[in-house]
Amino acid sequence: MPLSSTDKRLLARAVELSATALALGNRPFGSVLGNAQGNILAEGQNDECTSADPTGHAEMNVIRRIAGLKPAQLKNATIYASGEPCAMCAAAIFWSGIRRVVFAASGQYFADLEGPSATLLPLPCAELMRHGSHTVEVIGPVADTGAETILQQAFPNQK
Ligand SMILES: Nc1nc2[nH]cnc2c(=O)[nH]1
Repeated sequence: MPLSSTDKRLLARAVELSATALALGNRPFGSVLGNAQGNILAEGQNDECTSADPTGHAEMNVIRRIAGLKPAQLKNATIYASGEPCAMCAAAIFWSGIRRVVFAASGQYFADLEGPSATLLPLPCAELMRHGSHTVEVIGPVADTGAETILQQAFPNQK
């Protein structure tokens, strides 16, 4: 299914947050949880470096902020991510009850940018979700969001 204008706007916000994360000295990832009406329910950005919490990925930080939302709200929500959710974040998305993921840059793209020093657990988000007992729709990589440009700024010597 093609992306709606709401999808494009909320994905753009996730990419904007990835730039903020980078500017604050963190890894360049941002994420937004939105409902079908296009309202933002939660936002998060990577804070791995400044918090010294290795689980401080953008999507994890969004999920940490969903307390209080009802299961039906989560079921009908979409999580937008500037980069493909890693295996940790994909599992957290699955367990949260969120049923739709839209991401910009692929995990392969930023693994290639980081080069041999990258810490990798290369399990594509869609593949992980295929093992679940309920369906989570995964859409991405989405082109032309600007996410790759921000990732390149974090690894300027690699490409
Ligand atoms: N999608 C995503 N991938 C990451 N890899 C390292 N940190 C992150 C993050 O915050 N989000």
